Amino acid sequence: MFGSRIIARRLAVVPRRWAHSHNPSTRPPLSSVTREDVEHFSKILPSSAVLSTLASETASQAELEPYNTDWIGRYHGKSTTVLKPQTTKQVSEIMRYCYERGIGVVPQGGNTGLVGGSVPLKDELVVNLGNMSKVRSFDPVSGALVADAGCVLEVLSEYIAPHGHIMPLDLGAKGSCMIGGNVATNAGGLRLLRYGSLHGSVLGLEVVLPDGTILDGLSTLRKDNTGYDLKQLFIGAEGTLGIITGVSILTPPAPRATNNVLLALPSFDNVLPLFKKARQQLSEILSAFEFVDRTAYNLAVKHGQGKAMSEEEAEGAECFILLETSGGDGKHDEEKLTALLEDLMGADEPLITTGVISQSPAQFASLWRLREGVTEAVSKEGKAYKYDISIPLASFKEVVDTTREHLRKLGLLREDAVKHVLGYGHVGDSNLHLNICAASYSPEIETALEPFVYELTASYNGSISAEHGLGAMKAHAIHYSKGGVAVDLMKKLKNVIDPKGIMNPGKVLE
Ligand SMILES: O=C(O)CC[C@@H](O)C(=O)O
Ligand SMILES: [Zn+2]
Repeated sequence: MFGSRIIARRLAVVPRRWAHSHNPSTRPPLSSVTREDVEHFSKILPSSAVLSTLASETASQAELEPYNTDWIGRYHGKSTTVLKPQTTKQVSEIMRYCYERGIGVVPQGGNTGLVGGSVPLKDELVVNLGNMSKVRSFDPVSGALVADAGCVLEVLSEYIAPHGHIMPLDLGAKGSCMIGGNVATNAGGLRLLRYGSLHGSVLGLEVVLPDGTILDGLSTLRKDNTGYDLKQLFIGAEGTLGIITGVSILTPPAPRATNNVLLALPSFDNVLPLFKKARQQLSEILSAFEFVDRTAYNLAVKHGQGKAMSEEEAEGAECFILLETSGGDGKHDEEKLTALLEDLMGADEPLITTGVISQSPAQFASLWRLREGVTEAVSKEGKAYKYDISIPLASFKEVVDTTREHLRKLGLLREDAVKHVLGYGHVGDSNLHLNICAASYSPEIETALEPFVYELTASYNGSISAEHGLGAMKAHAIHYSKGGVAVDLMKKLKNVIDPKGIMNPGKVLE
């Protein structure tokens, strides 16, 4: 009798407290968008900015497909409604309404992510930032650029080029990805070796919080040491804490001279000594050192990604390095690069078999295309399982070979299952892109790869996401790279900022 009264009292108290603090385990389920909601959104936005299958004549399911499907075609949402606001105020009004109604919201930029972070998992509302594409200001002296979140990275590069500046990041997806998404995912890319991560170059952010409040932090100054650096929370949060609507970013002066060279290596064992030598000899002008293994190279060539070297030149190479220099004096840089190549070729045991130096801007672009185009080549070849891992440089080949061997032993290495296992990536950042190119996505292959790849990565004390984020793909696997205390603190922060759990549900944290 006594015991049951206590239990009854506990039951009466505990749920009330939980309901107040929106403990994730007792949160009410998210609401689906209704016809009435769409009518409300139509009062906030012009009719061309509301695409919905719920309201007549605004969009068909087929028209919503590109917003529901991720770039590699692995994740498919069922959103009925996509909104395309033009102003921060509109985003704020949308969020205030969604917060009250408990509607899940997926922020979306160029939708070029590789971990399913920018598409809905169920029928959440998609807020696409593509119509927010104005440059707000640029200071040619400091290089501070303030832009709407929906500005395409390449468009921003072109905007600042006449002022002698470049964006501090460069990605293969530059023609479609947007700066807001770059920041939300803390995208790394090809210039990280030289200019560091976005945690360093973002000066300030404008963010619409889940309840519609606007956090206006668009500073253009480098220094601000007044307590918690809140912008850092949103860089890499993948839209789980709010919607980034504006970005202030420091753009470096463009180098006066750039050169690149593609090097063919007889053995992977030469990558490390080559990197060491290049760093020593090129020092401050080394701006990229990118790795492409033989399988990745062959696929890039097969699918027409840039003209590299002739077949004879590439013969016998186990892997390739694309090396870039950027500096202030073309003659001096060229002399340094030529001296390095002469040393490499003239050594008793040469580290390279051959090297191709670009002789024109077109060749420069073509060599880069080979490296940047691997991702596109893989998706032309089949369906890609992508593992973006941070591991010690010396183990790049071992990880690719071990994964291939594992799949071979399971009998999955065949034309109608796994076609290729390949590795490429950013040597300078110890970041390997392990890609498994399959004939189609299948539960059998996925089970063979996960948690195998995560365990393998953890065995090197590596990170299961070096630069692509966790998204939907790796939210469940966060513990392979983060300790319990860190994950708990992340959950607490999420709960404080997004107590109803409406922001990009199912991403980053399950
Ligand atoms: O597709 C991939 O796995 C990597 C994409 C990108 O991060 C790259 O470095 O090319
Ligand atoms: Zn990368």
